[in-house]
Amino acid sequence: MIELRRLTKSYGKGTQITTALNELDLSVEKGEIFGVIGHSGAGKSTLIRCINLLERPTSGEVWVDGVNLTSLNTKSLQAERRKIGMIFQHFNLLSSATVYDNIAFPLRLIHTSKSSIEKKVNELLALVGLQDHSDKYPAQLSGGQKQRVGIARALASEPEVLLCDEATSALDPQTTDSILKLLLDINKRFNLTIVLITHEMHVIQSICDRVAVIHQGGIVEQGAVTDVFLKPRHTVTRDFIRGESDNSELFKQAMNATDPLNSQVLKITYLGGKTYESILSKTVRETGVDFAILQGTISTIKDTPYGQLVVRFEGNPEDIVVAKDRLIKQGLEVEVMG
Ligand SMILES: Nc1ncnc2c1ncn2[C@@H]1O[C@H](COP(=O)(O)OP(=O)(O)OP(=O)(O)O)[C@@H](O)[C@H]1O
Repeated sequence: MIELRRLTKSYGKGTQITTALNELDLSVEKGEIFGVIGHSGAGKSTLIRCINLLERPTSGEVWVDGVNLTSLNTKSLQAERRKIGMIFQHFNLLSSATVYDNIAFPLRLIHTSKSSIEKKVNELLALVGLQDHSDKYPAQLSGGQKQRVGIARALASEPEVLLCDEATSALDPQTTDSILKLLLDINKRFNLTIVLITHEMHVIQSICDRVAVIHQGGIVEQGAVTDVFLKPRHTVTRDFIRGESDNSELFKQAMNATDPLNSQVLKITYLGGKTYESILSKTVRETGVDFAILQGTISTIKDTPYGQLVVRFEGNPEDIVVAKDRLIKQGLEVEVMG
């Protein structure tokens, strides 16, 4: 659906050049929610703005729905852009227009008839839950309501793709979750392809199918969110995930208390239905090893449950090896930590 080929974007001239994106390749499938995460200055905004050519790449190609946008003249580009909606961190609504008029705006631009506009805007108001607010002005709305208007406006021209530029960064956690739920709902309902950029792992974990980690203008890691989240390889990815649950001091203390001769510390990951099975208790009973839990998490990645336990196995070294092998045979991921 979207393909970025060797995309480079530099700002400035001569000795003042900043390369925001450096020969970046990326592909997003139809109907998926694809997240791009990175620290400040990594190139996220530049990347998302290059997809609809709000920002012209210095070199490389942008393909959307089989069309090379970088090769089009202004008129053809305008037509193709209608397939790409966008929402923004600070909503970018017209402050002097009502909710209704903000949503109608893109339809008026393409000379849609008054009756079609009315039908479409009312449908969209219902979709985003703002039926009772159509005559209000942006200043009379909460942040979450403003973003709902932004979403409705972006959907007015029935796009194939929705770009979300830090769409929840200005919202509190509860409102963030309600907006993420709405994005998930419209993704399913319209098979809409969504690309979002964020610096919050929580956003990726809640709704994305796949994720790319961007660092210094390049993708350093990408894949299914379950893979990247549970088995991060790059230090930047690890930083984001650790930021979600930083209890490294507690963990260090527990590791220091570990007797290296008769114990071993393991990180055990359960995914999907395995999360709720009593695999660990059966294994320790059958092998006779004891265990202490040093850390534990149970949560979901989109709709997949997962659990992660750091445990210290204690006992006869051969029994510990058998216990570890049994966990692996039953489909758990096991990583030796010390
Ligand atoms: N218009 C511009 N002129 C010059 N340099 C720019 C411009 N826009 C971005 N940059 C530079 O390009 C790099 C990438 O910026 P970008 O805004 O894409 O990163 P980001 O990951 O979105 O950061 P943030 O999360 O802080 O918004 C940075 O070094 C930034 O200073």
